Amino acid sequence: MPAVRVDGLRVVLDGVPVLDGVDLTVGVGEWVTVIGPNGAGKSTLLRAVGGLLPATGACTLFGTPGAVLRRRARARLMAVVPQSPVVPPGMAVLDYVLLGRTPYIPALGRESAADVAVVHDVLDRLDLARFAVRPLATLSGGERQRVFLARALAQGATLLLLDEPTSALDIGHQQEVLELVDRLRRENGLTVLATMHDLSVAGEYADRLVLLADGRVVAEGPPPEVLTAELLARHYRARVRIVAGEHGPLVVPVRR
Ligand SMILES: Nc1ncnc2c1ncn2[C@@H]1O[C@H](COP(=O)(O)OP(=O)(O)OP(=O)(O)O)[C@@H](O)[C@H]1O
Repeated sequence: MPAVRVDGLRVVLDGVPVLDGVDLTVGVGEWVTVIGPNGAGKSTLLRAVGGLLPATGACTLFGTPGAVLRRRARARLMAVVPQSPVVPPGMAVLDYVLLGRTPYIPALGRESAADVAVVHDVLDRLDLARFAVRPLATLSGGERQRVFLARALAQGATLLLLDEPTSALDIGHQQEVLELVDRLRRENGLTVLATMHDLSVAGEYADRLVLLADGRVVAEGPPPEVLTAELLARHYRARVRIVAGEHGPLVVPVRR
């Protein structure tokens, strides 16, 4: 049974069909990254899978139709890191990451020592412990992005939906965060569905890439099958050279 199965997904926003018959399967433990030009529908696809948008078509999570999952049950299965999460004003980093434990805290109850320990562990792993008491709003864009990921990891879900998880990170933190997610995938059986603009990085970490254009899947497969100069020219109108890398094809932009 796949972690995610989407059949004929269609999303219409303000009368505009943004996703038009998307099929997608993500196996348990797999890392699938959705790529595609600006406006292709990548974030919309993640939000629809995350149950954050009304959509038609079928979407099942670990065999259960997404629509029948209650909020807490969904949150234990799946953690979503949107591009720009809403941050409660004045909230400290530790309290924000603690929100990830909400699905485990009984109604009218308080977080347990175990919940707090999970949060400290995640903050350590993401090099965020020194920011624990700082208001989230005072962090830099990249520091904040790591906090958003920390909250998702604290949620302990087995499926991570990551919308551009490293767009604000410097190259070192980008590698650190992606390696951590990959390690969790190997050690804890996490499944990852992400979107990314950096095509070389996308290809280095994903088992499969899905290329979306104008709300439809136009190519999918292992990175070498999708990261071709011809497909990238057709769908991004980009001129690139593909170079063989140690962990997948590297996409080098070439001036026109
Ligand atoms: N509420 C809305 N009403 C109308 N169109 C919308 C709405 N929200 C998004 N869209 C459109 O849907 C399309 C897909 O948006 P989406 O954010 O999913 O693209 P994306 O592939 O993630 O783009 P990017 O790479 O720029 O982040 C865009 O053309 C966008 O303008």
